[in-house]
Amino acid sequence: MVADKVDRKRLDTLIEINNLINSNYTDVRVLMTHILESSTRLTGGESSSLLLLDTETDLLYFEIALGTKSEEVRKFTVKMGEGIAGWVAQNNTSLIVNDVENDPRFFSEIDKDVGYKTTSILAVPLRMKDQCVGVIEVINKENGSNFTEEDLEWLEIFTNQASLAYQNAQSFKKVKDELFRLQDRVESDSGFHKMIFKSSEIEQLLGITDKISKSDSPVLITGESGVGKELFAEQVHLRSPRSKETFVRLNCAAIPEELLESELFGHVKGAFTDASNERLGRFSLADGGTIFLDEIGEISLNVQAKLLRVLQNKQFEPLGSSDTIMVDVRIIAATNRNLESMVDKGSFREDLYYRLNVLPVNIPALRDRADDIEVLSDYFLSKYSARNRKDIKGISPEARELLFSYSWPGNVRELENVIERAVIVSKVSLIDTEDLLLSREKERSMPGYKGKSLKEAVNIFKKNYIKRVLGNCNNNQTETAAKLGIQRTYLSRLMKDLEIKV
Ligand SMILES: Nc1ncnc2c1ncn2[C@@H]1O[C@H](COP(=O)(O)OP(=O)(O)OP(=O)(O)O)[C@@H](O)[C@H]1O
Repeated sequence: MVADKVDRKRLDTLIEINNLINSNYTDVRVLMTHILESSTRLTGGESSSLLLLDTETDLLYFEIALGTKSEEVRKFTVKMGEGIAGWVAQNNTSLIVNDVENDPRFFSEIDKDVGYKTTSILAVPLRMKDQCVGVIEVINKENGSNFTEEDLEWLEIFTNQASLAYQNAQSFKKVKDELFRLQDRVESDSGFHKMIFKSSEIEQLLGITDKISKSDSPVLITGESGVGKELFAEQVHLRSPRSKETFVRLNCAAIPEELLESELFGHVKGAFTDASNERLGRFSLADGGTIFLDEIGEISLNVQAKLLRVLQNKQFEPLGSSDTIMVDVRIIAATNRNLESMVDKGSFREDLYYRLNVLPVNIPALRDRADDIEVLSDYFLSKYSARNRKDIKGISPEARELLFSYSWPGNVRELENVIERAVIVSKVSLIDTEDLLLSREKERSMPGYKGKSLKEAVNIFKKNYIKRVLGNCNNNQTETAAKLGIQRTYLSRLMKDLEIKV
């Protein structure tokens, strides 16, 4: 019995794990890997796995696998009742099998496929409130000997610790999701978006935005569709002395041309057939604050002339009125069209272009600031998991690679849509390549490298490759270094230099 002859090493490890669980340690995957590694070592096993049960499909999937074939094993799922793990999950009972070959419950397909020979197994159900939510199994006792009852008892103790860690993490995630949902609500109520970024390109642009926010001059924001022009317009307003005043937005392309003038400048009663009442325009509503005119390239020459007058004299007349109204409004305009060539063709007034283009801000496409893809993906994942009340823990290394190599013609908006859809369709807790519904033909050859020097491109590649192998090795750095064929110390140095955090 465990209590009769206490093994010092096992007890020390148990205390250490217990301390970790009770500390503010929130990365459950790292903690679970640590528990699994310790259990394998202390029971004298060769490899091990933590399988979790997906209650919707009744399949057990490999959440963590350790050992020489860990990467290959992870692509399998096990049906309830199938194999030793499936039996343990179905019966909610621990099991020692020291003669695997002669046990009819053993499912030999995985061994055959990955080229591994299982001889003995220890398997213990992972329980939450007495319900089996997964299985921990340790495989092949060292030196071909047998697992003992004492090994099983220790594995049960460690599995209880894993269950505790898992429950803590779930409660923590619930609170975090709720917080996220509330934040999301507050943000959409206030109408301003949270700006997420990691790239130096956006950091620099925000530095410029900070400076231009302080003046009252017009700002012209350009960039492809979906890059976040509206978010930058919000930042200009929020960082300006007008931040406490109104921020009025208008998408010029969304309003029929004949109504746009009245929408911008208002009208008096009877100004046109449907004008049964006087109505204030957006410029009056924005008085003292900021107006954001999206898709400015779509407005007619007639409205352009009126807009020019507001820019020059801060004056306009509502439709049907001869009264001149004075306003104090800062104008921010945005477009994904080439206004200069529109000027050349005569469809955009040159004088208006120069008046608007006092402070130009060009937002780079998402493919040209690949550093943002990862943080934006994680942000949208949390946002839509919380919104859809789904328990999605992350994105698989392969799916991350696909996100990184895709060219994102629709920019951040497309990325947001892809992640939202993936959260909805995903049946398991990790978003995988199939969930992204991105066709591989649409990929270009690594657009993340565009415009980078050779050194920068090599560093981006190194960073992604190391992160991918780390992910496949469950962040075990010794295993990762071995797979990469480098020293463990060199891996640590690379991780520090390339800012890879696990
Ligand atoms: N840095 C960012 N952080 C978080 N969300 C972002 C970011 N950039 C863009 N988005 C999101 O992507 C979507 C598109 O952004 P936005 O509407 O600002 O783009 P746009 O350039 O104005 O597009 P369009 O040219 O179509 O008007 C929005 O849902 C926005 O919330």
